Amino acid sequence: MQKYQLSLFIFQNDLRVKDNLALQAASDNSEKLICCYCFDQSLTRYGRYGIASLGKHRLNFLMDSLESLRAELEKRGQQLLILRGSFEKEVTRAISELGADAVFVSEQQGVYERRHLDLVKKRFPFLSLFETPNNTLFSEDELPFLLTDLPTTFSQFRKQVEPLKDSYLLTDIKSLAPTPKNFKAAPARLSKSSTTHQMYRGGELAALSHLKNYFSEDYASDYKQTRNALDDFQSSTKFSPWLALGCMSARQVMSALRSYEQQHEANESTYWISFELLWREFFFWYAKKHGAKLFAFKGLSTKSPKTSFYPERFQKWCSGNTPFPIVNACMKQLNATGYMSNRGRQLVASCFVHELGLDWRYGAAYFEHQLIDYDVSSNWGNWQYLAGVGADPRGHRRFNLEKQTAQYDPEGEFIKRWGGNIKTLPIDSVDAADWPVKHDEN
Ligand SMILES: Cc1cc2nc3c(=O)[nH]c(=O)nc-3n(C[C@H](O)[C@H](O)[C@H](O)COP(=O)(O)OP(=O)(O)OC[C@H]3O[C@@H](n4cnc5c(N)ncnc54)[C@H](O)[C@@H]3O)c2cc1C
Repeated sequence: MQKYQLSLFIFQNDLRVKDNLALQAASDNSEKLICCYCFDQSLTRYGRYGIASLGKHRLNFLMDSLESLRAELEKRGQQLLILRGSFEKEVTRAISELGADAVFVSEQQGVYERRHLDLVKKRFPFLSLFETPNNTLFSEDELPFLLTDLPTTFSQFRKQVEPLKDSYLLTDIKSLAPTPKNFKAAPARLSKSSTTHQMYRGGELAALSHLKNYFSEDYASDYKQTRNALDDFQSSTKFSPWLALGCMSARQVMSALRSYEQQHEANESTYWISFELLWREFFFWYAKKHGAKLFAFKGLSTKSPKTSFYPERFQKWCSGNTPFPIVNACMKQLNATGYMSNRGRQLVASCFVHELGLDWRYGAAYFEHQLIDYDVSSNWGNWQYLAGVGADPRGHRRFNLEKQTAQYDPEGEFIKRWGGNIKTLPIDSVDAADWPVKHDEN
């Protein structure tokens, strides 16, 4: 292929240099290259559900990841241009002003991210636009079915993809195509929120160091027994924040897992890590297939759930002020750290839908705001699943919160640590039986 004179590489949820197949494609096929990231400030403002998409934990993790990316690019003779504003407007302007003749990106699963690219394509019909599969273990071509025939349940999906491949060829980019002469990316003015204590540091270096540390101990050998713990850093892998922003790839994780299995042992626990990574994979393809239905109240179902939006209940759930101590503790943990265990997420989501009767989309939007590992497909896909309107819609997935508390926090330590045991008033300060409210009684 003849090289493009000047290409633009747009980083999205692939903030790494190693094993970045899309960046590699851009560099190999371009004489000159400009690497950029578009920071959409509207994500920090109130969105559709009255909540900003990008909360302070996410923002800090993202800023660290961009700093780390810039350093990795500089080591390879490149720079990072930060565009600020809406993707559509800023990317279009950059293509015009820089005179790029090709754009390279990683394949996206989210419908809105895909729409952005469609708009760029429409605006520049003669521009070459390359999307490289980069965030999943398998590319769409490798799947043993067409995306339109994606299995409706995770089990069917897993059985079909599990035998596909077992080893992953990882790439390391030692040098990159240069920027045009005299190009100088202006220093970015992106600041972190100072009002948060950061548990996790974003970026490729931190990701690879965590990956190495995790597999240098024997945590993976007990993963299946420990993964449901509510609050212990080593109980599950904690790979999700870095996977979500693409500071490391799922292929790198699988390769590290396979090496561990060869050098130490392969058991049910190590298998279960790959099993969970397939959930991530499943939701990626699920989001790509179902597009805007991922955000619809009905999801894939034909009937709307019998839930609604009650501001007071929602606010109490968000702040961890419900009649359910385990839910309160999990929500306070999320608010303080930007992370919650998988078990915790299942419990608070079940409470949200089944105990509080709330519209699941508000819960998903709150998670989007808070979670440092926020990933469009895993988040909205899991919420749909729990609300009974998504993959495998076998009615309600309702957790008995008392039983779950007895099982996962028998001594009440977790609840105590996060202050879940608070004296709460009834979930509704006014309920239907109180109507009409007589003001002279107050
Ligand atoms: C309501 C709800 C919302 C969620 N939102 C997100 C989200 O926005 N981003 C996200 O990455 N995960 C999400 N999950 C899935 C899961 O809770 C997290 O991936 C997991 O808790 C991350 O911790 P870990 O890396 O230690 O996971 P581990 O247990 O160590 O699992 C290893 C990896 O497998 C993947 N994985 C595990 N469970 C799931 C799952 N159920 N669905 C998809 N991938 C999975 C993740 O990439 C994870 O890092 C959500 C789950 C629920 C129930």
